[in-house]
Amino acid sequence: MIKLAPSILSADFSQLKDAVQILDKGGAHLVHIDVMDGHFVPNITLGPPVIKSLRKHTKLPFDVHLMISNPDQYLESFHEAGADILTVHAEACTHLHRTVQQIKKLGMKAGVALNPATDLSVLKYILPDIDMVLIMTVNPGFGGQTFIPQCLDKIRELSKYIQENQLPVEIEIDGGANLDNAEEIIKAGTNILVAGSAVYDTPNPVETIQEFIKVFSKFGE
Ligand SMILES: O=C(CO)[C@@H](O)[C@H](O)COP(=O)(O)O
Ligand SMILES: [Fe+2]
Repeated sequence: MIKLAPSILSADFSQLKDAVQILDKGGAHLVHIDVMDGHFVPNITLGPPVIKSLRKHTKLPFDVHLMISNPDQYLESFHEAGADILTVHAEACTHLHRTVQQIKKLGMKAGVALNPATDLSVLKYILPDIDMVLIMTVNPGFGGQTFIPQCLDKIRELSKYIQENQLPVEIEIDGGANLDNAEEIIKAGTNILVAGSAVYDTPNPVETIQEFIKVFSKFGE
């Protein structure tokens, strides 16, 4: 199944309750929440208290993308705040396997994100233990950037490996996705698309979500 995970990073932060309710109205599958610490990435966004306050406004799963150094010390806080999928960057984890184990132990799905320049080989010994790989298709830190085309080969290679080894791992891409490139991204093997500016920076985000889902329906969803 192809899923849409709109990123609230591009929403109006003074209206976040409306921003998540728009996702329910449009039929999005997940809420993508970008957590940035001003250290791992050059931007600061939000943390567990904001996530907790949004939890009561939607039943959609929270797909929390941690762009923070030393995520280990915050895993419990994000779980308590209501994260369903918790994704950490391989580049930010000294003991990635331990971090993944901890996420699973807390009862969340575990995702591992890779920056555009990071090779897929770092995933080889962790793939059997995770639920999702997040391929960054822009450099993390900001919404509204342009999709880096070399990432398509990376998605294809990962998708092939996952299929050949029959692993139950989802592939999410994040950055620069829009209605024009969605088909190509899905054909490469993606099954979860994050879209921030392509949803919220449009006159009618609810309709835009429905348009994305119409594109997904070409792939049998
Ligand atoms: O994690 C990030 C950015 O670091 C993303 O989730 C962005 O929020 C995606 O925004 P668009 O590129 O779709 O506008
Ligand atoms: Fe993200």
